[in-house]
Amino acid sequence: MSAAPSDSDAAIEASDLTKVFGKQRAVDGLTLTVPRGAVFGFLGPNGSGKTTTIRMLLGLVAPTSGSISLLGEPMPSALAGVLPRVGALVEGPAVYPYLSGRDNLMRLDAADVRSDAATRKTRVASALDRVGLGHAATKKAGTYSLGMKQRLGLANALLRDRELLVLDEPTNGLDPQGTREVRGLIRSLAADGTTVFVSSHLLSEIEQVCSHVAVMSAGRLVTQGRLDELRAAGERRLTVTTPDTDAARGVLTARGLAPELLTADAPDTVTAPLPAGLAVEELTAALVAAGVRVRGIAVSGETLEDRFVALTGEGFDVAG
Ligand SMILES: Nc1ncnc2c1ncn2[C@@H]1O[C@H](COP(=O)(O)OP(=O)(O)OP(=O)(O)O)[C@@H](O)[C@H]1O
Repeated sequence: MSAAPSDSDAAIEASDLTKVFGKQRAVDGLTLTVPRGAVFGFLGPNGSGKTTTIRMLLGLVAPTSGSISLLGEPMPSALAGVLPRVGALVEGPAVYPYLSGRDNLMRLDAADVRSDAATRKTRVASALDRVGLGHAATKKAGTYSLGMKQRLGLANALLRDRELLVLDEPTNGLDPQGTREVRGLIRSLAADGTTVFVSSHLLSEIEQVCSHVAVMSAGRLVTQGRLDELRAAGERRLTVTTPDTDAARGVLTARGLAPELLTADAPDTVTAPLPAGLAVEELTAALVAAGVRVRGIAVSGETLEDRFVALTGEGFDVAG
């Protein structure tokens, strides 16, 4: 369905991208690689620079410095050739309130010189169905809820097959059901081979749908990579419940762990970060062999949220 991919494996590459507004560095030295075929979550608290980044990627605002390549082509010089291959939803679409949702899309599609007028009607109908707006196709867009307008914007991005979709907070204004539907839509687009770059301040959204993630904080990138790798990189902790805390600490220390100080509220537990490569069953056997009466032993993983909060110093909303 898509045009032949160019040589580059990356759908988006940004290098040392910076945008300064007055004295503020809205985006500061961002280097980012979005592999083709990824569902790439661009995560960060409000004001961390996500929208400014997306606007630069799409050629809507010029970077102060740095370079961008989109689908293997340098931006902004190749903008005109690349943009038709990219669908975008940025900051909610402008709609004509007195036209129906369907007529809005007909009009937007007609404004696209590359679109095929002969297939317009069917493409518009299928895009509306795809975002769950089929039933409201003939209603005036001015009467749409924020969530419906958001879906109309998504439908606009789906009027043609795209190699890359860039969605800025696509679930803004959607209720939980709408949010689930957008997640499903993103998954089905990805299954068709479309690269999806989606920003969000909601970790839960990113976590459920993305293969890769980048985290912004105050204009700077704090981490990026495969979601499963970031998850695996989280610290694991061992907790041993025993009346023989001193002996347990001795055994763990001898195995290279660094048990933490006993706390008054949990006098029977010994906790320690669990280094990679240390098997819990061996530690358990060593504890038992040393005569430690083990009542319980547990390993807990750091959640992604713990990790991202540690990286950004800010909390994320975890619920939709
Ligand atoms: N046109 C502009 N002029 C001046 N400052 C701007 C402009 N656009 C963005 N900023 C500032 O740059 C910073 C980053 O904003 P940006 O909108 O990119 O963040 P964001 O992560 O997308 O947040 P949000 O989700 O709230 O939109 C903010 O402090 C914002 O006030």
